[in-house]
Amino acid sequence: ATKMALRAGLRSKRGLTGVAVMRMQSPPVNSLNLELLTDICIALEKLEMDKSCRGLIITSNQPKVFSAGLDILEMYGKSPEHCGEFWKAVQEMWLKFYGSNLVTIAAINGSSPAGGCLMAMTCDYRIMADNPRYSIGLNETQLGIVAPFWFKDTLMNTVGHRTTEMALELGLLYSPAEALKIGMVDQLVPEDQVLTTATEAMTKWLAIPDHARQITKSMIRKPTIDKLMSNREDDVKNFVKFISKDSIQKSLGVYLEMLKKRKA
Ligand SMILES: CCCCC/C=C\C/C=C\CC/C=C/CC(=O)SCCNC(=O)CCNC(=O)[C@H](O)C(C)(C)COP(=O)(O)OP(=O)(O)OC[C@H]1O[C@@H](n2cnc3c(N)ncnc32)[C@H](O)[C@@H]1OP(=O)(O)O
Repeated sequence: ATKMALRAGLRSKRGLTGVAVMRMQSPPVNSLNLELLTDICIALEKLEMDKSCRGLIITSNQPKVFSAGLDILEMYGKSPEHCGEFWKAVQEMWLKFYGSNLVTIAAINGSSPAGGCLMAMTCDYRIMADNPRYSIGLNETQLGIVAPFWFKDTLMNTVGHRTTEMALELGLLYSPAEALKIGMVDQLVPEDQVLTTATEAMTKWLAIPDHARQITKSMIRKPTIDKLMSNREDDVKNFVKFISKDSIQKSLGVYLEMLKKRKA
């Protein structure tokens, strides 16, 4: 096994031959801030260029949480310039993962709301801990915000049209059992077996010749990727305009307060 140290917030190491394990470790809840997103993108870019690497398992080093989604503090009370930079990094993460040539498996060992769910859905296969206390889904509307079209497309490509309508409009967070039922995740296992099961699943995916799998993946995902690629700048503008509205800032503030009160 080769070890690969990455910058703060992220550790990645090789276990299975040709397979990297990326462990998000940005306490307390792996919320996706600019720094973590950048680290993840750089790490994935390096792995993508490394000819000896064929697969990536992404998981969390934080207890109980895979990722709390986008860091709300990157969108609350920040300048339009900062929000724009942040959104570009979110786009970049999605484009890199959804279009990755590697076999990507999400080992979801905790809750994974919103952007955390999005990140998991960009992977080829999802294994989640069967703990009923965990939840996963795109809950944006519950925060008073709107998931952009490429979040919606990723969900629709994963669970279908009708389930997406319900999931997105109601901002539903699903238990692992519910997520399995609608196809948001592919497999549930006891918490201590998430990573070993991901490794076993990887072996199966790696049995397929890379070129055939990669061309097939690209054929399926390219139209969705092209849609964002040809609208990237407008998407950033829309985001900045939307998130800068007083009413949206107010909703985010209320939500942050709720998170803090819930803790107390
Ligand atoms: C027509 C026009 C359309 C235009 C559309 C254009 C653009 C689209 C616009 C906007 C889209 C923006 C998309 C956003 C997607 C997102 O990802 S938003 C983030 C959503 N995330 C959540 O709702 C998760 C919130 N967190 C939790 O539910 C829980 O924290 C948890 C993950 C289940 C873990 O629970 P646990 O009990 O272990 O931890 P705590 O709740 O105590 O949290 C610890 C600590 O961390 C803070 N925190 C939690 N989550 C976040 C977060 N996402 N960002 C920032 N901070 C977070 C929490 O407040 C605690 O802080 P402390 O009290 O200071 O310790």
